[in-house]
Amino acid sequence: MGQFGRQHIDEERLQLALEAADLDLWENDVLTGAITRRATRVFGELGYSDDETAHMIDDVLSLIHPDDLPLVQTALTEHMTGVTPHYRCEFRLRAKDGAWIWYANHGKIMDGGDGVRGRRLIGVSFNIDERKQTEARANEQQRLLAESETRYRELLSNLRTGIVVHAPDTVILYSNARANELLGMSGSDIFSRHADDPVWQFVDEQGVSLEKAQYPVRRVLDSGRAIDSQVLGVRQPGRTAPVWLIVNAFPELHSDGTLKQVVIQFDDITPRKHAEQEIHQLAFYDALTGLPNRRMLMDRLNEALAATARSQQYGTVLFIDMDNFKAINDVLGHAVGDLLLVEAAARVGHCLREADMVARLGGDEFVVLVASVPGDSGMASQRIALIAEKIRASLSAPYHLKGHERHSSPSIGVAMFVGSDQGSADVVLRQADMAMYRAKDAGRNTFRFFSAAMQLAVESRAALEADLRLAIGSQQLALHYQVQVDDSQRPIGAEALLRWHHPSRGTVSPLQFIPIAEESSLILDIGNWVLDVACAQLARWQRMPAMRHLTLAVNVSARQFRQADFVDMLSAIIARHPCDVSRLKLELTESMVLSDVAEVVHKMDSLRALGLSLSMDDFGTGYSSLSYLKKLPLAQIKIDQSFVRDITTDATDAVMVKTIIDLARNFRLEVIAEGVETQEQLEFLRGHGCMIYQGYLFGKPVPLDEFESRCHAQGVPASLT
Ligand SMILES: Nc1nc2c(ncn2[C@@H]2O[C@@H]3COP(=O)(O)O[C@H]4[C@@H](O)[C@H](n5cnc6c(=O)[nH]c(N)nc65)O[C@@H]4COP(=O)(O)O[C@H]3[C@H]2O)c(=O)[nH]1
Repeated sequence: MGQFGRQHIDEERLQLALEAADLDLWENDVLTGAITRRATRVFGELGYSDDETAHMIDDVLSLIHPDDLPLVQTALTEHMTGVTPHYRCEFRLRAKDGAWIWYANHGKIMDGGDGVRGRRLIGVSFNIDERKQTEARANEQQRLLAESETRYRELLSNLRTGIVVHAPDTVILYSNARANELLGMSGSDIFSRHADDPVWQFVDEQGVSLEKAQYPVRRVLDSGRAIDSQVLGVRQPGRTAPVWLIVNAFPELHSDGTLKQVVIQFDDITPRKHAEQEIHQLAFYDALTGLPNRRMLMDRLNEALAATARSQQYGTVLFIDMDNFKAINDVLGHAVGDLLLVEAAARVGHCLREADMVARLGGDEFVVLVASVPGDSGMASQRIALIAEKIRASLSAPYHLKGHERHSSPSIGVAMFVGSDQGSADVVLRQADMAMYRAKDAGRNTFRFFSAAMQLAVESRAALEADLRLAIGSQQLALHYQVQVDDSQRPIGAEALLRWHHPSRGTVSPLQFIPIAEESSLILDIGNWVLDVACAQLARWQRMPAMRHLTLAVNVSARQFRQADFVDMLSAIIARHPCDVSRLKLELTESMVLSDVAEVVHKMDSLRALGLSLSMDDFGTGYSSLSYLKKLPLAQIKIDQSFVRDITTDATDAVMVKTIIDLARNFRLEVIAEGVETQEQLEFLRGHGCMIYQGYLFGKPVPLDEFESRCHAQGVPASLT
């Protein structure tokens, strides 16, 4: 075998070795630039035929990906200029179908041998496409991972919740922007803080620092269990704020069983606390006075009931109602009324100890709760009487409102309780309310203690009201007639007076049931019924010669008169019972004209327009004032029987009656005296110019038939025949 043969065998071996290693050998004459050996396998892989390869061999650079070409050139230059010991390069080659496939070239410059002059670059190429694809996928995953981490970091740093990640027992690893903001520290100040040097200091509600072992983070570290809590009073640098805090132990553990991380989420809940306080304020406090409201009172009263049941000490409720508050409000306006209430609230507060409570129920009603009064019932009630008197005196002192001195006073009802006795808070409050009404009945500006008798009175009043409701429309009501006479004692009219004949109660006095009817609005039905019967009666008398001259006076209650449709209702009754309306006289009371005189006068004018006349009943007992007497379209005033009663024995009453008679004369009003029982009274009245009378001296109120037969017997007054 010659040298050529030897070379041939070596070449074959080399080829086999290259194939086994998936390598392709190439060779380049550096001096001439000619390619002396082709990497034929590479071109075959790329899909080019030998022929095509032969043609493009000198133009192989055109197959390299333009992005990779500079790398290849640099690698070649660096090696050939001796910068690198080897030529190494990775690049993409264009396959015949246009795809790019990755290859690696490793080569080295060798000295020429065997007569070959100069140097040659010899190297191998091999396919690295698969590795490159794998790397590309890994890079993509890396990129996605980095992106996702950036996203999560952004998310965390934009969260409006503070996040701190703590490595247990070592250092803080991370805090987001909100955490830094809430803690008032920079991220780098927080970062690497140790668990024993916490960023928080926890304090109790009194502001006293807690032991470190009680810190939420420490508790989680010790127990490995999460905490979700609303912590009050966390002291951050410079301030104490309520904080909501969730501390979570990460589920993963180190191989030694210790926790890996603790994540703390927190937020400052000061705004929420403020909102809660506001809601609490609205729900439990009165907006005007700032006092607790009924709801809060009832809560505290229930607590007090339970406490007194245990301690067997007395508790007390004082129900306060401001006298004449409505009049102040109506006359001076709500602004002044409000000022008075605020002032009253403050005054009550000054009369109490810190443990006591004053609430506003609404309107002009206040309730004081004294939760515990030491001593037996006698001693306790003495103490309470002192408190009640103090409140009364304080509330009746003059009020200086908007530069004016105003006056008011309280009526106070007191109910004492020992838990188990009375049961519910409602009952106690009702009892105090009842006692307050007693204080009002007793003349106002005073206080009354609730008693069992009071309860009984209230219950019997309620029973009477229920019976009265049934009485209407069940023939139990009737009208009696009391004669009114002239100077010659002949009947000139009558007053219709209501009678209630109850099947078991017997005859109930109007003095007893009219006030109840007025409070419960039953008076509206009753009053309409009375007017209806009275008008029917007048219509009947019209047809009776001995009766047709009589006037008929009917009492109208304030509530009835105030009804918006009172005039319409009366005119409908008159239309139902055509009669001489001039014979109908409505008796009004002074209390009706106390408020809104203009409207009252308007209504009275409308009534007069129906043809009837108006009389002022019980004149002199109310707030008689010349100014209103002048304005009202009255035909008559009636001297109240309380003045007539002592007319001959009491100089004041005598003067009063004389004055009323003079007044009536001056105003050209008819005057009638009621309650005339004796001849002396009659003489006095006649002597001073009162010529019309009503009273037992002439006849008591009697049923219709009796009244009519008396009138028939007495005949018609001479003046009317
Ligand atoms: N001691 C004494 N009393 C005398 C004498 N003359 C009359 N009386 C009584 O005095 C009251 C006069 O009626 P009033 O002042 O309108 O007072 C009435 C009136 O305010 C009210 N009332 C009666 N009927 C009605 C009614 O139909 N509607 C309304 N709203 N109130 C009525 O009830 C009050 C009481 O009525 P009565 O018990 O019938 O009482 C009547 C009458 O019986 C007397 O010489 N001596």
